[in-house]
Amino acid sequence: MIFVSCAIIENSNGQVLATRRSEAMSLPMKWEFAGGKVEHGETYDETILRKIKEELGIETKVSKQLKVVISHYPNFSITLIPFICRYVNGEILLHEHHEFTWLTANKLLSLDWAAADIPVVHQYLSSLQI
Ligand SMILES: Nc1nc2c([nH]c(=O)n2[C@@H]2O[C@H](COP(=O)(O)OP(=O)(O)OP(=O)(O)O)[C@@H](O)[C@H]2O)c(=O)[nH]1
Repeated sequence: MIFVSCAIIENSNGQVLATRRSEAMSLPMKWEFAGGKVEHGETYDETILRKIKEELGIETKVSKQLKVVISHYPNFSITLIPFICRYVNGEILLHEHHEFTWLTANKLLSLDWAAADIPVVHQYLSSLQI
């Protein structure tokens, strides 16, 4: 089981950031939320802020943690710890991903997500309908 923090980053135009894994990464070309594996001695929110800086080079603030999602891929299992984050500043420079897009919540389900992210997208969409 790997523990992975991921971020649903919202901007001030009501859009959310999705990043696409590269061909060289595991789950090639799948869309995901920025993030990565939790390192020893790190809290989940420390992981997410570190990974956003490393992968995208932008500054964000954590607004809220969503429920963890456990998923099983053919060769590994993952506990995904999703956070809603607010974009603060900086220009996105991709260090690992193939591409990124900002899209409104109603378009999120049109992307070809990593399987573990689909319940996260549904959870996020439900959280908006309060
Ligand atoms: N970052 C991220 N990883 C995800 C998501 N959904 C999902 O299934 N994963 C999987 O979780 C794993 C996280 O690995 P990663 O490669 O992003 O993490 P990392 O940068 O810390 O690892 P590394 O330093 O070994 O490269 C990958 O196998 C990835 O496919 C997601 O939304 N965000």
